[in-house]
Amino acid sequence: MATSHHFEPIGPRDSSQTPRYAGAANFALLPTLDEVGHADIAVAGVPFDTGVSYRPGARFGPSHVRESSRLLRPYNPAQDISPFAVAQVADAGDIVANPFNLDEAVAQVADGARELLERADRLVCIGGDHTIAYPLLKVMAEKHGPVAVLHADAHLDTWDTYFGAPVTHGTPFRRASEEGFIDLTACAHLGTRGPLYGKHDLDDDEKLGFQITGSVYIEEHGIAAAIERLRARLGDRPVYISIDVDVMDPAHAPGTGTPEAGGMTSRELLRVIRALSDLNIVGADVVEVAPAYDHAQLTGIAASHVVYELISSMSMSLR
Ligand SMILES: N=C(N)NCCCC(=O)O
Ligand SMILES: [Zn+2]
Ligand SMILES: [Zn+2]
Repeated sequence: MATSHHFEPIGPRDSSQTPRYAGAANFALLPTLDEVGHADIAVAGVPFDTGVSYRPGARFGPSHVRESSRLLRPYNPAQDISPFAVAQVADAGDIVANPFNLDEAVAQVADGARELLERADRLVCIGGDHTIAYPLLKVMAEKHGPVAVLHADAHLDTWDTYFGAPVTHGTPFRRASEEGFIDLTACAHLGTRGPLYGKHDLDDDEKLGFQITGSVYIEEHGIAAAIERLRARLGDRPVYISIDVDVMDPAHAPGTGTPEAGGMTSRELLRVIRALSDLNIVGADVVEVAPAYDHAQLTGIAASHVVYELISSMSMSLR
């Protein structure tokens, strides 16, 4: 398939000419969206964490992931692709959202994403707490109709309300399901684990359109079987991938707001994303990086590699 631009993509700053630790931290040292005009894939931050139920701080996620992405190199041997050479990828900066008004923030994230999609074919958002998946799925559904969803997370995030509030980081997929943004036959959780409020959480979750491939399933059947199960569920529909970094074990991603023991390794998560490179991945987010709880950029680096692998998988169809 031909790329949408007629010129060679503008790639990242050359780190053999300018030390990679110098200058502004655009994601992977890529150019800005303003510099390239139009992008095949834009990376945008969504610094927002008014939806959290426990530790705060994911509002600092975008800048931390960008800062942790300086060491990424242009060739991805695991997929045999140079994503920034086959696709124009750019950093679109941050979508700004009101920290004191959740409803306004949700509208701002939707508006911001919609505007960016005038200038980029696909969007990868760095959160921010998981609330942002709700407006992002709204915009995906406007463009593609109800989408298939791969949701990698320790948590279901299909709960109903907290303190009576319907829009939180524990509820985006219930709201998206109720409002028809997602294809109820093609949504999947990956890596789910840990205590729930009650068994009824699981009944609700299934009715809302999700199939669970949990952390225990991965342990018992292996990652290859988990991938096959996900592929069967997602089918060949446009798929949106939402990755909460707490899907990884706290040993791999400690810098997050609601950590749960017994999670995936970063290696397993990267493998899953790679294995879906032939699907039509129309958008993605990587959320819940809370740098105040991070150490030595462990979570930031894991998240930056997840974004890089997502971009690599999206680029496969643009070669
Ligand atoms: N989306 C994330 N990370 N966490 C949801 C946790 C909801 C709860 O406090 O039960
Ligand atoms: Zn989540
Ligand atoms: Zn979570």
